[in-house]
Amino acid sequence: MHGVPAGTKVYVGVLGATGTVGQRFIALLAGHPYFVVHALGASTRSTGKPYFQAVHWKQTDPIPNAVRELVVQPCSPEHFLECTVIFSGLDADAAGDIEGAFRAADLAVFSNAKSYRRDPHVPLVVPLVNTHHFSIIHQQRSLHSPPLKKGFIVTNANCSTTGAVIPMAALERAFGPIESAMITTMQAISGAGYPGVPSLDIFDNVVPYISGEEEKMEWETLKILGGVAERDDGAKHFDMHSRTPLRISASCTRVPVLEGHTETISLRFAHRPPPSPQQVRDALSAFTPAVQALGCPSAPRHAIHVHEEPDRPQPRLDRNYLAGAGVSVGRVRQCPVLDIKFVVLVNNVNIGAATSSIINAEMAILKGIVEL
Ligand SMILES: NC(=O)C1=CN([C@@H]2O[C@H](COP(=O)(O)OP(=O)(O)OC[C@H]3O[C@@H](n4cnc5c(N)ncnc54)[C@H](OP(=O)(O)O)[C@@H]3O)[C@@H](O)[C@H]2O)C=CC1
Ligand SMILES: N[C@@H](CC(=O)OP(=O)(O)O)C(=O)O
Repeated sequence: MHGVPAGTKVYVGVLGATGTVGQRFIALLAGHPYFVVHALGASTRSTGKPYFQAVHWKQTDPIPNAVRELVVQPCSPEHFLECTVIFSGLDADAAGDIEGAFRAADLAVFSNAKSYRRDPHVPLVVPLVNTHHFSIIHQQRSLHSPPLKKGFIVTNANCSTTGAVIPMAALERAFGPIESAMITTMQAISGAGYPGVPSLDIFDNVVPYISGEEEKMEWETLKILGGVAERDDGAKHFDMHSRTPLRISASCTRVPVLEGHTETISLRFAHRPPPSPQQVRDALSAFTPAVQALGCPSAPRHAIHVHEEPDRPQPRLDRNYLAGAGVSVGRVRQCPVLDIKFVVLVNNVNIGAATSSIINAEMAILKGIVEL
């Protein structure tokens, strides 16, 4: 493992710096022990302006002084060559080409966009679950033409996928494979970026459709909970099929909440008899991800908080649990159709987006994949 010596400063760039996720990167990085925001990128609507003029700042703390006056750059690699790490909160329409160009310029990109999540050589990493998928990065670099020394892309998952997969991974670790999952989400409006859903559509309302969301949850979960396998010739691939088959049905809705996605999850385990609700509570509470055990500075000190109160978790009360880096679970009980059901609350902008990228980058440094 490669620690970060005290006093080291690691320059980072933020793409999509003016957006919902980009702003959260800047807010979170202000207190980081070694990452220092060095360059910002956004669209032509913002470039050439000092950050404070380009952004509609919607965070509770003021814009950090060190970032306020930085001039927003076009999202092209030549403006970011001094950065060791690139965090991307780019709109998915722009992310594919831009992130690809940054990788080709041998830069390490940690993305929130969906563009590369299905790429067979790009790890889709929820840092509390599957940082072992970083093992494919060497191959991603070697298959690039010309082969890369430092560049790669790692993506986060969809924010609702992240909320579901953390307790699911904890339960698979304790009780073996999950066979089926029924998930219903109640997603905050910040998930749709800024300015997002029109107030006349969401106020006093629930919208029972978020384009592409259910398919992403159903597919991404399989990649994240699958392994990385090696063929006879040494080539690695994500293995979504040799595990016990996992069937997932997701129903996604948008609700008038600002931040924090709530999800109800019902599960059936492959092994019989299934665990009791108390065994499930204990396993969730005891879950210790590698990023926590290895001391990544942004990892939550306790990944899953299990509520005993019957009316928790709630977005307004629980979205800032451990600075939004952990998830909250409650109402763990028997399911009369499957085995177990519970409610999870995930901060969609923190562990559902910016915090995940930051922990991923911390872990990539610890593993020596990003060299300082
Ligand atoms: N919000 C959330 O909870 C989550 C979001 N994500 C994903 O993260 C990404 C960012 O989401 P979010 O912050 O909500 O989106 P926003 O719409 O709030 O922000 C988008 C950002 O992308 C920039 N941008 C747009 N088009 C271009 C372009 N052509 N070239 C360069 N920059 C461009 C915008 O710059 P400008 O201001 O100059 O237009 C802005 O900085 C998306 O891919 C989203 O799917 C993932 C998980 C959760
Ligand atoms: N679609 C999510 C946020 C998001 O942007 O997801 P993705 O990165 O998978 O497109 C939401 O609306 O809450």
